[in-house]
Formats: sequence, C-alpha cells, structure tokens
Amino acid sequence: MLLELEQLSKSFKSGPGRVQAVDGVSLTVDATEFVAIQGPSGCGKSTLLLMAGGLLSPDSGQVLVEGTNPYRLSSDQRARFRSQHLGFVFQQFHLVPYLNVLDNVLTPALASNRSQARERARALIEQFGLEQRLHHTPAQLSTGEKQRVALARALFHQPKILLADEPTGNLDSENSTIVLNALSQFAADGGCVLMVSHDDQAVQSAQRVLGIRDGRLVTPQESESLVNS
Ligand SMILES: Nc1ncnc2c1ncn2[C@@H]1O[C@H](COP(=O)(O)OP(=O)(O)OP(=O)(O)O)[C@@H](O)[C@H]1O
Repeated sequence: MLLELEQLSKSFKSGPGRVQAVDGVSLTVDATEFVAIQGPSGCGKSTLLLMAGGLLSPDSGQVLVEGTNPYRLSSDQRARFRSQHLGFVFQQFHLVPYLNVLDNVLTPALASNRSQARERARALIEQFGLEQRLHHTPAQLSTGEKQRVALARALFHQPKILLADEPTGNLDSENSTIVLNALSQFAADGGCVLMVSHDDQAVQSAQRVLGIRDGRLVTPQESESLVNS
C-alpha cells in the first residue's frame, strides 16, 4: 500500500473552543489508484491532505507513506523524505516568484547532479508544453502555465504519491483537462493520486470518489443524501 491513513484526527483552537477539522479518517490508496475526496468549504479537506503529506502532525492516528510514518522522523529527515516520496500540487501553485520556469522545476533538486537535474527538468517542462517559457518568471505566465510548472516540479523526483489540493481550482477547462489527464496518467503509470476538491468536474477523473462532511469520510450516496436533505 502506498499511502495509509489510520484514524486521523485534528482539531484547532477556535475562539474559546475548538473546531474538529478531521475526525477519525481512515483511508488507503494503492499503486495505480486515483482517489478524490469531495466536500464543501471548511469540511476538512486541506487539513486531511496536509496530514497525509507529512506537513501537519495529527492529534491522533497514523500516516504511513510507503510504510514510513513521516512524523516519527526528525523535521530535517521529514523534509527530505517528503521531497523524495511525495509530490504536491496546490490551487495556489506556490512557485518561487523570482525564479524562472527552469529553476522553479529544479528547486527540489538541491544537491543532485546539476546537469542530470537540468536534463530531467527540461524533459518535464517539454512534457507540459512549456519549452517556450523556460526563462520566464511566474509573473509572465498564464494561470494554467503556472499550474503546469507546479506539476512538473511535483514530478521532479519521480515520487510514487501525488497529493493535490484543488489543483484545477483556478484553471479554465482546457488547462483543467491537461492537469487532470496528467494526474490520471501518473496513476496509470503505477503511482497513486489523492486529490481533494469541491469541484464535480475534477472528481469525475478519479476512479474512486469519497465525500467528506464535518471532517468525516462519507460514501458518495451518503454525501448526496446530505446535499439533498
Ligand atoms: N490553522 C488553523 N487554525 C484554526 N482553524 C483551522 C486551521 N486550519 C483549518 N481550520 C479550520 O478547520 C476546518 C477545516 O478546514 P480545512 O481548511 O481543512 O477545510 P477545507 O475543506 O479544505 O476548506 P476549503 O475548501 O475552504 O479550503 C475549518 O473550520 C477551518 O476554519
């Protein structure tokens, strides 16, 4: 199993009380699977994805990424582990504004062999149709191009797991299709994708769709009856 989430819970302080953002979520995602979790704003999607990605420690429960619990590692080890085992795609791209496309894709390379790394980055940039944009900075790119750069960067280390948070949230339908096809292809090639989104169109690309309400996973049938009630 590539990704295992066991009974994850997380709450945050909110005014005088606490909000239970994620409440006992268990989920496994295996190689070749593209799983989407769909739910309205504030139901815990981002919190769940951050915990799955080793970016936010759960209050209770366990995350296993290819059999390793990232929260048992030191923070330096965890950062290295994340960059080698996980790719992240966010709605807000998180590109480095003063670096050009090539250098943004190269940011995960750190100390790896420079010429090999550049070759890999160029191949990914070409794969996403950005070869004419190599030396542009993010401000000179369209929204869809920025997300394609973010995807190329996420794939740089050839992770087996991609985590995507509303990856099409800011995109037109043509760029949404490019991004969703890339996620599907990634899974078909033996990786796995866990995507959270509120968007009906985006989740249709996934093979398995789960709902989330008030921090708890629900089946698509349950989520439909909640919407209609
Ligand atoms: N760092 C935080 N501090 C306090 N409360 C938080 C924090 N992060 C999330 N929350 C709260 O936890 C709940 C779940 O938030 P989360 O961002 O996971 O939901 P979401 O489904 O991703 O929402 P959206 O679709 O709007 O991004 C919300 O009530 C939110 O206000």
